[in-house]
Amino acid sequence: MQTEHQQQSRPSSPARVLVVDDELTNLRLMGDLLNPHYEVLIARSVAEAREVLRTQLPDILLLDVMMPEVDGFSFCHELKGNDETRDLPIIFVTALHEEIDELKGFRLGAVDFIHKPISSPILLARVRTHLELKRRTDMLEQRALIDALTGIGNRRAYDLSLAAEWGRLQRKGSCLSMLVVDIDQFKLYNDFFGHRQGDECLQALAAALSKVISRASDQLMRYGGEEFVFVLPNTPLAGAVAVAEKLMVEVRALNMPQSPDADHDRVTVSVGVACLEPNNDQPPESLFLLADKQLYEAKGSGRNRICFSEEPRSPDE
Ligand SMILES: Nc1nc2c(ncn2[C@@H]2O[C@H](COP(=O)(O)OP(=O)(O)OP(=O)(O)O)[C@@H](O)[C@H]2O)c(=O)[nH]1
Repeated sequence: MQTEHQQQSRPSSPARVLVVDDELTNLRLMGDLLNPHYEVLIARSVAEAREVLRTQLPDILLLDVMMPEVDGFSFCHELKGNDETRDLPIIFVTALHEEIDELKGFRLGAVDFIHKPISSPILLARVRTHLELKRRTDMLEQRALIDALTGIGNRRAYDLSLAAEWGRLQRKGSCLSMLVVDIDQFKLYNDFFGHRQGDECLQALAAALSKVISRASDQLMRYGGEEFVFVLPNTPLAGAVAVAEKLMVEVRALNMPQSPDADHDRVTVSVGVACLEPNNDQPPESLFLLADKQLYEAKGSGRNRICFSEEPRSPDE
């Protein structure tokens, strides 16, 4: 799962460092030191830093403490209270030398302290160390969201994606669609071909389903077992049904033999589709329940088909 900010960051490009200091000489010194290694963003005040953060999320922030108007401690507190900037590593660069100040910074969530006058090798070493830690943490967090078998998002990614989109689209007043896709008679497949080939079938299915993702905001995840979920923001029911039809074409194109005991001689899927305008009265899971109900209809009426609610409805209607 990625935020809009994170989608803008480029994994192969140099790390981005934001330096906030009201003294021009300090900014020049740090800029000259960091520029050969990183993309450096500069702000002379907290107001300027806020402006930068509106469009670009840096990988690390070097923050002066004593500045007019808003000081560095207050800004750190503000950033730690914001979902978008909570995980941004902050290093205070300050002339304050008291233990109590340093402790305050750590309590507010800073990762380190660098004292002025600045030692160039120490500044570079600390920035490098914290960027490496951040890179590893990000990598582990990303891995924790990936399903090991299929390489697509896992159940945790689904939970996070649905919760985030539910909140975002509620604020925008836009609709959210969901597809629940389940392989038909997969037990028979496993029984006939064996579990290992069952795993390969799941991998091939995930790859085929991935092909129908065309918008950056659409997400495909493995809900569990032989069940997959698409989360489609800003997509009305008709659009979601169109995506379901495309995925049926991709699954048919796989042309994978099914067990002779199954209803169809090729691997097929059933799909339940639902669409809702997220609101405060229902939990995000209500969308899944609607789509799952449609999946149940699809299974009950012969499998290998798409079922959808005629129009957005609340689950208790
Ligand atoms: N190979 C493999 N099989 C799995 C995995 N996860 C779930 N399954 C199998 O998927 C099968 C699901 O079976 P059921 O829930 O009975 O459903 P079904 O046979 O697909 O029947 P319908 O859903 O009614 O079409 C079970 O045999 C599970 O063991 C997996 O990671 N790998």
